[in-house]
Amino acid sequence: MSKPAYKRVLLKLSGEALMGDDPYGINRATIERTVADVAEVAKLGVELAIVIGGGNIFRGVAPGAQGMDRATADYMGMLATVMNALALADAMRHVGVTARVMSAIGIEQVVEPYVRPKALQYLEEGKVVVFAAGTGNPFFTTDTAAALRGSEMSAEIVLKATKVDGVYTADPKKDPNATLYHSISFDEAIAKHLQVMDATAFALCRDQKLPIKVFSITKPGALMRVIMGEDEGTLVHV
Ligand SMILES: Nc1ncnc2c1ncn2[C@@H]1O[C@H](COP(=O)(O)OP(=O)(O)O)[C@@H](O)[C@H]1O
Ligand SMILES: O=c1ccn([C@@H]2O[C@H](COP(=O)(O)OP(=O)(O)O)[C@@H](O)[C@H]2O)c(=O)[nH]1
Repeated sequence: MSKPAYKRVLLKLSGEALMGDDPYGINRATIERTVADVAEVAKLGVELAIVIGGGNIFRGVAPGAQGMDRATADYMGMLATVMNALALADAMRHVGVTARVMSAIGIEQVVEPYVRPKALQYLEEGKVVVFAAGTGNPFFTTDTAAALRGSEMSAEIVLKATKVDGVYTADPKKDPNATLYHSISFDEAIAKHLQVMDATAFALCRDQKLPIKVFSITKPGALMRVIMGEDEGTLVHV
């Protein structure tokens, strides 16, 4: 059997990966499907760090957050990622994968704080580390947290699992004529203002020479194909 293309990866899962077709929240069948894919990769021996988003929960409270101070709303968003992280780690436990949740904001009674050497130790022990609360700062995104933690963990690549199957010339949800890139440089993605990831995340990965692979979270087998180094999604490179 062929070997995985990577030893250590940072997987960015959007909150969407837990939501399914529901308007918001966590959908049982969807989280189980996502976790089954993740477990398959972990069982191959690939060291797996995960940054989880919070959009699925935040969407549910967003109407109430209207007119709210931006930083306060962002802290709510970060807390949403903590809930997702707990759900994700628990679902992994059900399929025999040991996961540890680490939070970027102090919430010790619930999850342990992010401590870089400890996270590295967990990875070396074969545990999946789920990074919660993004970067711990308002005005950032979980994509930027993925770039940051990916750099800190010396991951070989950031895998962005999202709603679309790669980076397009324009937002494929708005422009039916948009075409898919097989690969694209960071400079081009930033210059063309491609919105699939925010510019802060792109710039950090570019500076750290940390490539990103953008692929679909809903396409069956896509994560495994990416892990095996097969042709899937879009590579964003230096
Ligand atoms: N050039 C582009 N290529 C691909 N997707 C794009 C592009 N521009 C905008 N998008 C949109 O970006 C979305 C992914 O970004 P985002 O909403 O931040 O995802 P996530 O919630 O997975 O972090 C896609 O659903 C897509 O509609
Ligand atoms: O470092 C961070 C990461 C996230 N957030 C907040 O948390 C929300 C949820 O994260 P994101 O939108 O990136 O989740 P996703 O779209 O991937 O589900 C964001 O809207 C922000 O309000 C933040 O303030 N700082």
